[in-house]
Amino acid sequence: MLSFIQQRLGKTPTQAQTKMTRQESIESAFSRVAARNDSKDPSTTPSLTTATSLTDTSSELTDGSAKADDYKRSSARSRASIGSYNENVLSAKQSRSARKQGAHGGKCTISGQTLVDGDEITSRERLLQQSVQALDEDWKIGAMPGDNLRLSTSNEDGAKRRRSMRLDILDRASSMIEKTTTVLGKRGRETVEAGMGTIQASKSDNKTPSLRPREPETPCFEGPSRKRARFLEVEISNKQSAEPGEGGYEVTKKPTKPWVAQGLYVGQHRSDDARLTETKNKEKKTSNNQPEAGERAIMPMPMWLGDKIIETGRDFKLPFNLFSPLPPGQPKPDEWKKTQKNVFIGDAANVWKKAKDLEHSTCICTAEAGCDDHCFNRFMLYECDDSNCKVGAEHCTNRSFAALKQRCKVGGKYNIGVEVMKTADRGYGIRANRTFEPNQIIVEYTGEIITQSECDERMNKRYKDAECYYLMDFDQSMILDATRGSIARFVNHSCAPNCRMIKWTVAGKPRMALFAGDNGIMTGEELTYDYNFNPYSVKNVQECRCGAEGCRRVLGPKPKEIREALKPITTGRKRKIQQVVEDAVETVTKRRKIAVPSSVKSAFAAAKVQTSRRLSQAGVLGSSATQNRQLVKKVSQRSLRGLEQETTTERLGDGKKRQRTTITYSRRRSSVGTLTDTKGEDKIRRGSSAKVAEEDKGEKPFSRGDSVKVKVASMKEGVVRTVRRSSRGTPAGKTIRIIGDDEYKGWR
Ligand SMILES: C[S@@+](CC[C@H](N)C(=O)[O-])C[C@H]1O[C@@H](n2cnc3c(N)ncnc32)[C@H](O)[C@@H]1O
Repeated sequence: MLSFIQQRLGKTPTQAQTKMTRQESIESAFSRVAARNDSKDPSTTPSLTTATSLTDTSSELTDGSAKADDYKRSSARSRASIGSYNENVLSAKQSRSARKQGAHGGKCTISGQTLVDGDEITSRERLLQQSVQALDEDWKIGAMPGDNLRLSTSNEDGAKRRRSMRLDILDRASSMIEKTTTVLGKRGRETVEAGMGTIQASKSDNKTPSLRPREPETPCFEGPSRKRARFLEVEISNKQSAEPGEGGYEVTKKPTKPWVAQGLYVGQHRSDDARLTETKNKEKKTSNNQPEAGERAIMPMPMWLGDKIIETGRDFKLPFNLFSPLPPGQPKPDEWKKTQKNVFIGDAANVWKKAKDLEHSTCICTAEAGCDDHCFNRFMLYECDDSNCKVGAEHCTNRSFAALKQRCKVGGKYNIGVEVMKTADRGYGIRANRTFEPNQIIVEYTGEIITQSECDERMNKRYKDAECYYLMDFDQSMILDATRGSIARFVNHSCAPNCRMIKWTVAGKPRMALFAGDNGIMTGEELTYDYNFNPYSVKNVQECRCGAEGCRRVLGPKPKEIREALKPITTGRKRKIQQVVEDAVETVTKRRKIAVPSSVKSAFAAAKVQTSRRLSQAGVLGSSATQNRQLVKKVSQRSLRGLEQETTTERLGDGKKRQRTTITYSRRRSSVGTLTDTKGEDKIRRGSSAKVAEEDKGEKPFSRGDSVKVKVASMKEGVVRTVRRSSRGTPAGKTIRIIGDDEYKGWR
């Protein structure tokens, strides 16, 4: 550049100065244009026409041979740039543009003021400098285009070079990208940063020394824009757990999808037992000192899947949030009125007896044992609480009802654990929404506690036309009517049930609940228990549709009992209903009197031995033999629930003493017989003995002479009243089918 100026000013250039760089050739081109514009005398000024080709120098220079030497020294490329770049930037067209008015009132181009009216040399120099500066646009990525236009007098190496058109495009691209970053999220920013890296690389690849080497720039975000602010808010919360990454940015980890890696076995280690809870599985692992089994990293390919399942398949449980048990549009039971607590109705509250003293005795378990199977309270089906357990809620495992209460309080499908569903052929039923451990409490059977007379009244009036009864023998000769009750009323019968309905005493009050059986419950399983009830007439015998292997095919008691009970009914051909009922009652009554005592003694004796052993193991028995005997007796009675033993000592006339032990089987309200053991002499007393025993208990027995109504009423009390009533065809929507005598014969 200097050589050119010196040349133009008449100074002789040195050898080094004549060696022109590409940058200088650009500058020379500018000066030539300037010279053309400045020239007042066209004859002395080389005429410049637009180049028609890259090598077309003749069209550029038509005059001035001395100057032509200089031009010849310019590279072809610089000459080309004259035609392509200078034509656009510095053409007369642009200089004529009146878009901007200079400070001196002269016309301005993008390079600055025109030379019209200006001092020739000063203007030329200024134009030259400004032109060069325009070309050597600074590469500050963070700046908007044009912001960084500044007067650059020299480069680091002092050389000025032509700027490639490609760089302009890159410039524009980078500025656009930068603008975009203000509205992009983190991911966008990362992309932009990567893009900017590429741009930088392209720039350095371009090998244009006029571009000063730059420090790698950290993108700077000067104050978030409004849109950016919104992103920030979201990110702040996400970044709580994020780790700081390079460049001060926090790197939020991409969420992983465990399903992809582990499939249906997600969260369940290979050694897990699907029937156990996570905690139990962990405990099991710790106790067995099992090493953690490796998880399957990927799902097997489809063609290996079958093979894999056969070889290594295991039970798994679906997480609850993936399990949608009921199909949409499932009909809901409409007539059901809910109550989650037992409610006394009418006289029931007055009749209800207070709990006995024994029920408040305290267990002697240790915290380590945690009221396990040896707990005295558990043994007697008493729930532990602060009044009868020393272990405390933290360690005690005998607080099922309290746990259930807590679960239901939390709420939600999983915690409640059950829901109503429609079965194919048994009306409504209940299914599990989750897994249950063996013997875990599932749901409480609640309803209205009514007296026997209230029950009769309801049967005759309110439930006269009912299709289904929800009455269950409860306690102290009361009935639990779940017509208004808990969801447990919908639990169906099965001959191979997976649950049990058990009566516990909680804080001195009896409560019924459904407990998981010994195998536990899997999610989605229908819950069932054995009704084991006696039909009080043949018309109430219902076909069982539980589908279990070894199904009894009727909803009723165990096979031997029902055979005994219904024997005479099969003998007659056509009888009146009244006669059928009478026969049934008579037969059942008779059967009870005969059948029960035969096994009572041995059952009671076995229970006593077992009870005594367990109590002594548990360390419950004290030094007093009488007290121990009484305790064993009470506990065995409870365990057999219905067996009662009374031992009296009689003084005989000859001064001898005789011990009389009376065992009463009163599982149902009506006593079914007594066994009197007098000095080794076993005697089965029927009728009168039963009567005496019942009278002793203050309960009203029935006898052969009683009316059918009395007998039926008496029988009715003894069963779980889940019988359908209709004998006049199948009620709409229900699946009842009355079994005839002939068909019944075939079942036996
Ligand atoms: C307490 S309810 C159970 C809920 C009843 N499924 C409902 O829809 O309300 C008892 C009645 O359900 C029917 N049931 C229950 N278990 C059954 C079984 N295994 N086979 C046939 N019917 C059954 C009988 O009609 C029975 O009288």
